[in-house]
Amino acid sequence: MTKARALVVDDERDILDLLSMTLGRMDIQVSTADNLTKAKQLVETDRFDLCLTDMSLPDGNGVDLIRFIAAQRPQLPVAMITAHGNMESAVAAMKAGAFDFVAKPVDLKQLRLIVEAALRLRGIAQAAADDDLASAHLTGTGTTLIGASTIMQQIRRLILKLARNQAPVFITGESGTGKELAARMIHAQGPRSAFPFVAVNCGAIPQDLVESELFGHKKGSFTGAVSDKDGLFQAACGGTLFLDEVAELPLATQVKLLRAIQEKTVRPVGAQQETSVNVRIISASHRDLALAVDKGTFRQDLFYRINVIELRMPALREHPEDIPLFAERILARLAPDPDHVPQWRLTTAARQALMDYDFPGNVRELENILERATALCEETAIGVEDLYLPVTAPPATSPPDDDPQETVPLEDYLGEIERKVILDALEKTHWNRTAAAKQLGMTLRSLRYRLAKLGIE
Ligand SMILES: Nc1ncnc2c1ncn2[C@@H]1O[C@H](COP(=O)(O)OP(=O)(O)OP(=O)(O)O)[C@@H](O)[C@H]1O
Repeated sequence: MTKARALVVDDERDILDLLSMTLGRMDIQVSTADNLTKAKQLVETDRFDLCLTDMSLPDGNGVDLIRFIAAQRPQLPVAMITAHGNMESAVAAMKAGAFDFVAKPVDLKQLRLIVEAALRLRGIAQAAADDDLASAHLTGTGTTLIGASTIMQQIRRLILKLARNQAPVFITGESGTGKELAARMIHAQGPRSAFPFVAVNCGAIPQDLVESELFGHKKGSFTGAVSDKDGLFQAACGGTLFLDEVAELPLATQVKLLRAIQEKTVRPVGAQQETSVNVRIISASHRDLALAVDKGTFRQDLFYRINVIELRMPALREHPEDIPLFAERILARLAPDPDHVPQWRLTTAARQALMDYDFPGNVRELENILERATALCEETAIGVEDLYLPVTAPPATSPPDDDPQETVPLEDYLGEIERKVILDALEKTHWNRTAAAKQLGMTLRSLRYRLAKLGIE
């Protein structure tokens, strides 16, 4: 590959010299500009692999340059140099399309990491675009969001864009819509792909251990801390930390997370010193985070930082045209010998029934329904009766946020419906299982399986 080229834009001579020297030592050829007009001219006439720009320039500001580059040279990554503590301009830069930001005084170690990440983008775009074409069809590897609908194609295109910059992304969507898969794709298609992707479900960590899990701890900092331990931030070093169900973080931890994002440093529990961390944050929640802010359970400043770019994953019922493709792909995965023709296939009626169903549990529910169908079905053709779609569809929206008593996991909800229908049939047939199975339109074997699963004697 030819020598990389960078454009550095700043009106302070000392900073231009420092940055040019640092990049020069990394074997990068540097051009400089001390105002916006000159920078725009160079962007138009020359080819660069990276641009570093200051926020305030004598004849405009860095965000103007970022917008100009986004329009003229969308493949060119730009990093913004911001005044210390001015997160507003960092957020504005990211929203305008900046790849990353670095605060003054410039930490050269951090700068080098950013430059290396930007240079890794060379060549990534084409590979990812090729992959996108494949994703619309059946060749996905299980780490790619498939779907040929317009909405899924738009999402894959957006993911490709998000992969190219470092802005925090907040992924919303109902349970089972592919939020984690989307986060993995953003990581895999970006310059951090050679580094770890670490996923954590914030709601699953006991409250008193959250800080130690995220930021690590020093030996003896609390009972049970028998040795120094790295946290997930350190484990994700250079890569991406996916904070799933971020709305569940306790308020005290939210303050520390805010600091980790703003300052790019963390302080392990019991430590005196902060350590710098280079991690991209992607977070997700099925809850309405703005509502959590209104209720005071989520900090507004943190909401603003993690939500620089929002990616909304659509519910499956919003793109039912993808259901046959998803089903085909899932059945192929479930087939005993995936190298041969899939063993299972849906009848036309079953395919239609799936397309008419609401899927409150989205793609994950489709996976469960098909897995159950292949376990119970006695033929290779899966019919409507093998799907056991709930008679009464549960409400199409997410469970209410405010009352935890009302938030019932989907599996329990479906289990309750199933239990009621089966018990009704058994009562009507005086607990004659063969007759009940007949009335329910299932085989005796299927009924036995379900009775055992539901714990009905
Ligand atoms: N577009 C898609 N293409 C292929 N698989 C998908 C797609 N959407 C979801 N899936 C699959 O559905 C399942 C659920 O996806 P995932 O765990 O990413 O959802 P989620 O939104 O993070 O769920 P939760 O909020 O419950 O954690 C996974 O097995 C995932 O591979």
